[in-house]
Amino acid sequence: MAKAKIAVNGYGTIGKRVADAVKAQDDMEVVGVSKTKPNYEASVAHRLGYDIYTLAENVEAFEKAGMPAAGTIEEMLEKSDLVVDCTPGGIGEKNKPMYEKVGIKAIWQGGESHTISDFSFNAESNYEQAVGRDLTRVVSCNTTALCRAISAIDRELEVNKVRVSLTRRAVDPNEIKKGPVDAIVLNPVKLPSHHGPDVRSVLPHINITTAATKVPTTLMHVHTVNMDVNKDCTAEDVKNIFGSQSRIRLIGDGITSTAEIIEYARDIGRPRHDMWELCIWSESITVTEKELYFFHAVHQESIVVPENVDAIRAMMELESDGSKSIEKTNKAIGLSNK
Ligand SMILES: NC(=O)C1=CN([C@@H]2O[C@H](COP(=O)(O)OP(=O)(O)OC[C@H]3O[C@@H](n4cnc5c(N)ncnc54)[C@H](OP(=O)(O)O)[C@@H]3O)[C@@H](O)[C@H]2O)C=CC1
Ligand SMILES: O=C(OP(=O)(O)O)[C@H](O)COP(=O)(O)O
Repeated sequence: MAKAKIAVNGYGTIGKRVADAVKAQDDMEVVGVSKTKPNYEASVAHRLGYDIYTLAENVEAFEKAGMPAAGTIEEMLEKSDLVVDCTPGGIGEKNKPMYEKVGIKAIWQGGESHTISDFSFNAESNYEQAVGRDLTRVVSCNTTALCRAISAIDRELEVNKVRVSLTRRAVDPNEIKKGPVDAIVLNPVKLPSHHGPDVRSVLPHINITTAATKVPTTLMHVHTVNMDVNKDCTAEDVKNIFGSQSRIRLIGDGITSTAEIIEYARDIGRPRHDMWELCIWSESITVTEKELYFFHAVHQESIVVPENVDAIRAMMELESDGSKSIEKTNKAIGLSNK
């Protein structure tokens, strides 16, 4: 079968990882990636062998910088079956008419609103509903984390209610112009943060409220989760449920911080220290009368990456069974939580 031809529009934190993950699969290939500036990231993309496309007005700047563009973004789209839009939040919306004009399937990220595609995706939660779709949004890192944990528990114990307090990393490690540097910011002040409604865009039957703050760190987000379920269970039952999920990693061995999780990712040789799995602290799992509590950490730069690959596979009808796609994606990128 011919490989699905994928364009990655926006080669930043998410786009560079999506491109590498697509490249690792045997049923899809990267046609090209796009950048607006011929900077160090473009230079690395060149070295990695990606064709770089850019805005028509920037083609000359790439030429001058000694990394000639392969063409314009529109030309990249013309050669592709599906575009993964990884541009900054809000730009994806502006790109939609261009995708419609070319008649290409499109995936957006969590920085765009649900209405951009009227369908929001998480592989563990609703893969089958994405099969054959033309437009999809992969929900944000925090929402992906919550969907993974909630779906796993909901299937076994029926979730009744979820309350989450999120401590969000301020910016990604390479961002030098944003903060906070010395503050805890209520983000937003009013409840709920966008994550609760976002979870409901994937799992509409879940009663969830979320509140979020931002703190001066770049590595990961941390959530304090409180969940009511309908069935009796023990902490051991919950650990077993989470332990059976390929994209959830139970954390122990003395790790009490995001810094140590990232060090662990480095030690096990993960590319760019990526931790694609949702990291749940095993010892934090506590159950009192059908009420669960636990802490988990989210590597914002990478958790949505395997989800994008699965969304492509569903939309391109390369695999109709979600669990088979998840297994295939995991294997190709080297995701093993053992
Ligand atoms: N970073 C994170 O933690 C997460 C982000 N997301 C979501 O993923 C999306 C992308 O975020 P992120 O990767 O962080 O963003 P980045 O700012 O890291 O990367 C954006 C990329 O888009 C390129 N770009 C900017 N404008 C255009 C344009 N008009 N056309 C084509 N390319 C353009 C930039 O190129 P150049 O630098 O050359 O201008 C850059 O390569 C957002 O929706 C975000 O909310 C989801 C989960 C986690
Ligand atoms: O998708 C993310 O977070 P979110 O789940 O809080 O929307 C990423 O961490 C990007 O968030 P940012 O908008 O703080 O850069």
